[in-house]
Amino acid sequence: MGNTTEEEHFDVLTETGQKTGFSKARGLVHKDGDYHRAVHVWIFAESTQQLLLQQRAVCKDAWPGLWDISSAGHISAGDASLITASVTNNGNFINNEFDDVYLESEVSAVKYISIEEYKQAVVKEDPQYVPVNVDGQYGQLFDIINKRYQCDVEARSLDLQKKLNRYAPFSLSAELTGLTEGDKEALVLLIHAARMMDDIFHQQVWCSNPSLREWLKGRASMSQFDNLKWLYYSINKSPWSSLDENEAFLTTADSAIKLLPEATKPIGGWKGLEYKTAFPIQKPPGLSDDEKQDASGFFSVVRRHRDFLSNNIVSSASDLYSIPYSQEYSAFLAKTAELLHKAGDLTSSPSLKRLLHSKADAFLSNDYYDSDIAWIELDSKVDVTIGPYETYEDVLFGYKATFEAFVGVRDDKATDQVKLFGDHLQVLEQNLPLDAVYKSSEVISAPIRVVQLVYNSGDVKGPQTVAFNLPNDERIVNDRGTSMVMLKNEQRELVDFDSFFTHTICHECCHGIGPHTITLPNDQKSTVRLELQELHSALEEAKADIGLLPESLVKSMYVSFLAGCFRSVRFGLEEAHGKGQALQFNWLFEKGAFVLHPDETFSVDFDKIEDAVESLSRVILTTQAKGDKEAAQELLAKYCVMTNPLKVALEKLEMVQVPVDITPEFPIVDELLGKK
Ligand SMILES: C[C@H](N)C(=O)N[C@@H](C)C(=O)Nc1ccc2ccccc2c1
Ligand SMILES: [Mg+2]
Repeated sequence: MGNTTEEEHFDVLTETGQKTGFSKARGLVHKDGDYHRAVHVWIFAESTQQLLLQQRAVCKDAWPGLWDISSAGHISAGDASLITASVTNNGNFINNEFDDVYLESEVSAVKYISIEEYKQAVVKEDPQYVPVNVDGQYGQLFDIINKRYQCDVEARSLDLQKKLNRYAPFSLSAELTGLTEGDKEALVLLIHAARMMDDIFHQQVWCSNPSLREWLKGRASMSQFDNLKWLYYSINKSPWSSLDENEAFLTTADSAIKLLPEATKPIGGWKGLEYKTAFPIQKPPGLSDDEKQDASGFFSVVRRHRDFLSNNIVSSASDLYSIPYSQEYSAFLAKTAELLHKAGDLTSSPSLKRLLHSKADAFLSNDYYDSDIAWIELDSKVDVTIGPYETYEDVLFGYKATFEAFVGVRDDKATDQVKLFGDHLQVLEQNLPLDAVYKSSEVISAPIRVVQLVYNSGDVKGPQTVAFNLPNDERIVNDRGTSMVMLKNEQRELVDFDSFFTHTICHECCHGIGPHTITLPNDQKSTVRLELQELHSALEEAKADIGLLPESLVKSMYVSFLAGCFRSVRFGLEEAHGKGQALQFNWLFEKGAFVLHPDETFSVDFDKIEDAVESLSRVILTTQAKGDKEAAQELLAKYCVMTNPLKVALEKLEMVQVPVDITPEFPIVDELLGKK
């Protein structure tokens, strides 16, 4: 269906559509009136029930200037109709996918039209439209599309509902009575500031996310299917389902109308066989040495000059360049900074004041150092973590931080109770199963703050965290250590909450010990993150989980640990925590420390567990200390897999329909914002 210089040949067919074995030039076939085959592609946007029509070029020999079905053309001699139609889709006639479309010179324009409106136009023989016999077989396509659409909607609605059922809504409340009036006012501003993190995060995950979000939200009340799409999108903050290895749960057709203007752009310097492939004229140059350090930092976006040049010819030495977040997200960050400054003026707590003003400045300058120190030293009733922190979303290298916010109120009593843990990190480091040469003698004790969560946003799409250890920036870890925040709303009714809480504290403490900044075999200084790249997060999470287990614990802790493995693996093997837990489970199972019984129950072999835990901890910590990416790759490739015992456990959990995660609800936010 593309342009060719030589005249095309078509297979000549019999009256009943069989190939005669002869082919003839296009002009001759039409002149002699030979039977031949053409193919029509109907592009149908399910979300709006619209068809994409093309306006035929005025120079066409048949129906010039009229509106015609999405794409149509003759089949070249020897080709099959499906190949000509470029429709794969298991041989179905309707292709719901939109790829990059290069408009051919034979098309003047395209437009979307509701399928019903199009049908009426052709029934009434509207002269603007290419005539179609709606009474014949061709007309049945309208019914087929409608039926298919209905079936598809039902099946997809059921699927989305099933996906949503894996989340249990959970209402979180916090005690605000101890707050001063100034702090209460500051809290409201902080909630507004936190909401800005959501806007930035959506854009960070995918550049078309803001339009998709607006589109889905706008349609949410139009049908139950639209509502389900919106609900599930709101959890995942993207069209990819995090509990399903990031498989897409929306098709491009679900939002094609909205995205189309951004999805097409003229490409200058485009070369290649038309309609088959496209590639830039010049081979893209790499990143210069100077730019590498900048580009591998936490707080910048890496872009190609080419994407913004219409001629596609790059004049500078490198096509790649980095832009600081302060510039990339300037509109959002300027507003957030204003809110933080106002909140900083209102609060009576000096440390919160310092944090809010320094964080506001960091949003504008892109230098987060002082604000992160202020965050570690925060000692205030209102507790806030806001800014670019975690790197889980950067699946390429694990370098880039995404924006998040946790706004809460400190639980003073619980904070006092856990202080002991953070004060003894040096002792923990000394006891790590790791060669002494790799151990640090300067681990800084880490404050732990127990906080009742009032609101979270941004990169909090799940798994919903119960605690975090920050900052991740190794400059600060070296100079000032880290701090931990434990989220603990009123959850006393939960079974064995204390064991889980203790395990969580251990987990966060472990992030503070072990290798961070390392010396490579060539004596160069580096960090575990820079060396292990996309493998770092999973290994770091596994280290944090297993790190405090070797020192003979009470038996119940090992059993809780086994149960915890199943909990996290359900987050999926694409996700750092799920991956880390699969590694631990499969290692311990291989060493006989976890046992699967014929009745499909599991138990811990207490004679084997200590050695197994110690050997895995040693392997992980040594791999980190050496910055050995190859070893990390081998370890993860072998153990981060869905083995049979894991499958058995997950299928049992599936059967009893235990939720995988929660979706937090914050009624207190509505109260604070006066929306009761
Ligand atoms: C190390 C990161 N900076 C970080 O703090 N990440 C958190 C989102 C996190 O991994 N939290 C977390 C808390 C408790 C856990 C308990 C058991 C398994 C995993 C946990 C992860
Ligand atoms: Mg962790």
